[in-house]
Amino acid sequence: MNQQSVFLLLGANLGEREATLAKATDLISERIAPVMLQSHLYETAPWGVTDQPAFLNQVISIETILTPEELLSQTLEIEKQLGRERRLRWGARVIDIDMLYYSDQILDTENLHLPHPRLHQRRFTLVPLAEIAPDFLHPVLHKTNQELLNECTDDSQVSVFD
Ligand SMILES: Nc1ncnc2c1ncn2[C@@H]1O[C@H](COP(=O)(O)OP(=O)(O)OP(=O)(O)O)[C@@H](O)[C@H]1O
Ligand SMILES: Nc1nc2c(c(=O)[nH]1)N=C(CO)CN2
Repeated sequence: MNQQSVFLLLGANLGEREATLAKATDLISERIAPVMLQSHLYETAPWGVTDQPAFLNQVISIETILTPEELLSQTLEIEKQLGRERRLRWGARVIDIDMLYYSDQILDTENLHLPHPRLHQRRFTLVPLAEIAPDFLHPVLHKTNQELLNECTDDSQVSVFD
């Protein structure tokens, strides 16, 4: 199987957020594939459930020969190792790794939806995604990440973290 470009969103809003994201990136490059592109870290207001601490978010890209399911099981394992416990929908977490795109594949299984079904509704996702891949085309919406960001009505706060 050929190498496929995959975009992953990392998020953390509990504990040592910056150190956890760095560890997640290290584990991904050791166990899955080298990280090709990496956005800035962004501090982002909580989306969905707003009564929780601010997140740090980052988008990275890798080139992998793993299938989407194999990749998901690796990222879930890394989440577990980094101490993720609760699985409340949209709730606070030490680490979250979401698969945004797996090349131009469209997939709807019980465990995996590709592209990530809410990516175009979320400024905390689109800002870092458009930073590293502005021209990448969403295979369902047929718009680039930059176009999706320009059209996104989410007005929650997203700022570069340094
Ligand atoms: N594209 C995807 N990337 C990661 N997990 C996915 C994806 N599509 C479906 N899932 C499933 O979602 C589960 C994770 O759900 P979780 O509770 O973390 O959702 P969430 O991150 O709170 O919400 P959201 O999906 O809106 O970001 C995973 O165990 C996985 O089976
Ligand atoms: N800002 C921000 N808000 C969120 C995030 C996230 O990563 N960043 N993840 C969520 C669960 O998917 C719910 N809300």
